[in-house]
Amino acid sequence: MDALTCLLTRRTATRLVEPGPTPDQITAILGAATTAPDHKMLRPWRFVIVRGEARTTLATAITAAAEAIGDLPEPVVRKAAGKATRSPALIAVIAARVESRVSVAEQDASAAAAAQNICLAAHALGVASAWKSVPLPDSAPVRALFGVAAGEELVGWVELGTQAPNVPVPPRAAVPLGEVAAELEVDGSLRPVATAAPVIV
Ligand SMILES: Cc1cc2nc3c(=O)[nH]c(=O)nc-3n(C[C@H](O)[C@H](O)[C@H](O)COP(=O)(O)O)c2cc1C
Repeated sequence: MDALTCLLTRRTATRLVEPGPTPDQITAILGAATTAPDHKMLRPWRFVIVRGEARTTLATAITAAAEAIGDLPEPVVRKAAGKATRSPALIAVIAARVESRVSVAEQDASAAAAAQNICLAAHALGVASAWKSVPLPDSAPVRALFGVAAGEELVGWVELGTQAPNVPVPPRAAVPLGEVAAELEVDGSLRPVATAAPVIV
């Protein structure tokens, strides 16, 4: 698959089943994550792989976090914990901010780019992915499990596996470029881009 096709055809998986990524695929995906644009090469990101039985350990931490809130209905707690095991594997992305003149916003942007690289590298390898918010990301049990230090934040996690063949991925409408992109004219005005977005295969 060429790079542009990879970008245009990546979709968020609607249901992930086995097989999950192989160890070699995870290594390649992590390698791609580390090529995210990175101002001053600060490496303001870390990654934690969760797969196999360790997913249950994660589910237990989420349950502890949800129960600590005190008044969540049991189905809500169960649903939050179930997110840990709904894919064969996941990679959590942590914004590991560094003391620097580079702003936190730029460092977090690099971490987000790393997460997108994970999704794209997975797609290039034939592995389906879904970038999801981490349940209860600010809770002590979840932060401790991922080793999130003070000043660090969980950007999200990317679930990895195989798209279930019987669960459709709804079509994605092309975004009219004129609504989101403009070109600066010499007179200082912004002219909306008129050309159509590339066809999404
Ligand atoms: C930071 C971040 C967190 C997200 N969290 C969730 C989530 O918790 N649940 C969800 O259904 N989609 C979540 N999404 C959106 C999906 O990853 C996906 O981008 C969206 O469903 C559009 O699908 P597409 O990628 O196929 O265009 C999140 C996206 C981002 C960037």
